[in-house]
Amino acid sequence: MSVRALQTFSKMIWGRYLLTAGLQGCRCRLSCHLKRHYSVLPDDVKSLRAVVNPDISKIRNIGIMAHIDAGKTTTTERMLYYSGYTRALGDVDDGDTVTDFMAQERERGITIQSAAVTFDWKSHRINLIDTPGHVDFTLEVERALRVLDGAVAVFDASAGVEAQTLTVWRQAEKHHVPCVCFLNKMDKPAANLSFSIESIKQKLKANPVLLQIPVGSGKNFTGVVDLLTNQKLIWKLKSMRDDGRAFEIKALDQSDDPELLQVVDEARTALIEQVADLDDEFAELLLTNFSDNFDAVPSIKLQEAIRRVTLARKGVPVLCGSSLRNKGVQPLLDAITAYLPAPNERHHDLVRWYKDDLCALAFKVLHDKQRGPLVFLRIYSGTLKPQTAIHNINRNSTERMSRLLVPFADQHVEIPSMTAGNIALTVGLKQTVTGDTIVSSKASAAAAARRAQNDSGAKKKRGEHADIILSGVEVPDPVFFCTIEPPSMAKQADLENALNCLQREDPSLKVRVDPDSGQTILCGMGELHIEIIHDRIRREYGIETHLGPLQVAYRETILNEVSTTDTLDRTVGERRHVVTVELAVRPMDIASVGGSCEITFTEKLEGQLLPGVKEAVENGVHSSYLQGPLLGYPVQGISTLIQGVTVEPGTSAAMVSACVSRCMLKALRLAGGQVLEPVMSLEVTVGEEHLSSVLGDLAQRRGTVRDIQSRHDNKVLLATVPLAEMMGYSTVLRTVTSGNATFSLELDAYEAMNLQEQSTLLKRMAGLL
Ligand SMILES: Nc1nc2c(ncn2[C@@H]2O[C@H](COP(=O)(O)OP(=O)(O)OP(=O)(O)O)[C@@H](O)[C@H]2O)c(=O)[nH]1
Repeated sequence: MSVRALQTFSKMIWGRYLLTAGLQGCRCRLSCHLKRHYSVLPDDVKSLRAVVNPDISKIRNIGIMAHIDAGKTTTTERMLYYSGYTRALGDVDDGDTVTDFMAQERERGITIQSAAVTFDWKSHRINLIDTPGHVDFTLEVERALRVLDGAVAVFDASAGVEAQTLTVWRQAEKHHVPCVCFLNKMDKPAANLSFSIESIKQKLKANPVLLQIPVGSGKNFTGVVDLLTNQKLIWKLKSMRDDGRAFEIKALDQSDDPELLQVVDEARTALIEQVADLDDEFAELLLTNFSDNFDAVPSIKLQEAIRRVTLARKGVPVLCGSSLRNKGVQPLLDAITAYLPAPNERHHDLVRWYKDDLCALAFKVLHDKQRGPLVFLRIYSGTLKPQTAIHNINRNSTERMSRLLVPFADQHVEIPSMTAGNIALTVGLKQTVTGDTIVSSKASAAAAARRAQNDSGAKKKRGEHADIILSGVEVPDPVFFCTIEPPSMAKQADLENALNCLQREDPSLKVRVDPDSGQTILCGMGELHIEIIHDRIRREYGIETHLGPLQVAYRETILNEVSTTDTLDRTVGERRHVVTVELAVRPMDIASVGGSCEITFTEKLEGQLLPGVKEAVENGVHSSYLQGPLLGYPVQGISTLIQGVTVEPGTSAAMVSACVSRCMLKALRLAGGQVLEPVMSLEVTVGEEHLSSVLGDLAQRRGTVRDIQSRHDNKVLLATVPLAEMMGYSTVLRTVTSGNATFSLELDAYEAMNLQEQSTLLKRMAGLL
């Protein structure tokens, strides 16, 4: 289909409201979507047009989080389908889902980038961000959680809580995000409700509030009993192709299986007692009116209490189903609207300070070749309109957005304005990067600062800016790096441009130029991360780059305390610069200080130093922290005490910094260097018959086994292993277990390398091995 024909076709269907990101660039992708998902759309367009800005109490900004392969994408696809936004069911195994829109995601069947999707369910607007499960992309998850009001945790009901769920759950806790749990894959023979509930209790330390009982198990899983209403929801699917849209709702009665009736009865009583324990208002209602007849408790009262419990994070509602078999997803959508908070139910100081003025957070940037950067904004207060100037507080810049869109995976619908609580996609913001705060004007930022200052009293005279900026997401340090080269020098500028765009999208990707070799260095969060970036440069920017071998990002520290002094006496032109520095360095306990270093001045010096000199000294120390004496990696766990600084008049600040750096290098060399290596925590799930091969392989990788647990027929091996030993692990694991194992890897800590390993590494780096 030609681009022109496609545009005409789109206009016919969507009217002027349909826009497609990068229409020229994603011809094939779009035509495939039109065929598969948007063959008839008038109702959807109408509903979206009618409710561009829904009542804030009807909005749910939701994330889906889980371990890799738990079924987030499949569940999302079902949600989109049942809500009416798609007209055919996408399937991750066929590679045609809406949310996994990047080509690599389709091919690999994994979710890499959070794709925001907006859809409506029973008069509610759901803005949903599909978050990736692979540990290399946890930053994407963290970034999404920062702007969401609630989350759905999807579990594989045969595996319970897996490693990555734990990580993501902790992230959700950090941001106080209320959650609903969905035990997916109930159709698997090994699916186990009580095991999953127990693992939520034990591993997540959460308080599961079970709302449903599954009907049937494994292949015979047909639906659930809703414990609030005592109704059976049954999906009588006629064939594998049955979409599960229709299901039967029937009150439980005496004709039902007596065993099921008993289980439901006990579970309902337990639910009511549990909720009464967690919510005083419900407890009072129960005691006053229903103490001897729990059956009469109105389901709406129970639901209201469960909502309060969820919002207060005292408990997490648990539902079950099988997304792949099209069972249980509609009640999950109901639970999202019933139990997860609206944006105005979450506390944000900013809303108070900005009142009705616009305040929004840029939480994701995507680069579209035709439109330039597309910036995803979460609006906290006020109204966002296209063609108006907005002020970026972080960059102190003003820019104009040209268009405002509702994000629908790689399809976008243009809208005239967007109000607080929503998630919008903007075109035209060229300077904004992930984590920036956007307001309507400089004046509104100043007014918010004044309000914040008044609020916090006279104590806050300085730093008011910090209060009116939304805190972004901490970007973890990359653990892997490698060189990247264009096919020819003629492509160098194109490669730099591609890397700039990719970095704006993905702050966990770092690019630097090696000062000695002049080579471009790519630093990422894992093998897969770097591989994906490499792939994207080829596909999206048409550059065939060459990657050098993957290397581990080591750190360095020192072993002993040392004091030293240095004098710099240099004449540059007519000017003589003379500085003398005296300082001491001492190792700190890495386990307690983590990656940090510190710098202090003796009390006497603090009062003596001239303005500018202290800063110059600090700059000198900080620059020496960037390159350790052994291998040139950044140092950590070092405390520096500045004991004396003498500066002759006329000496420049740069010379003071240079003298301090030289003195520091001398001190660090004298103090004896120690290489620190990233040690990962590893979780391998493997059939018992392959356990010994996995253990044998691990022993050769300097791994330390922490625990071996049983999970159904599988063993779960928990271990720590130096990252340097884990290159290509997935291939080896596949080979030794004939493909019957899964693993996840996460940075545990930087630890001191043993002396023998260190000397081998030093020799190898010096080219002696
Ligand atoms: N048996 C069964 N398999 C399922 C179910 N839901 C999803 N799957 C399968 O599980 C695999 C992973 O599903 P996805 O939806 O891609 O999982 P995900 O959590 O999005 O995966 P990542 O994006 O890689 O993190 C696919 O092969 C699905 O077909 C289910 O309810 N039952």
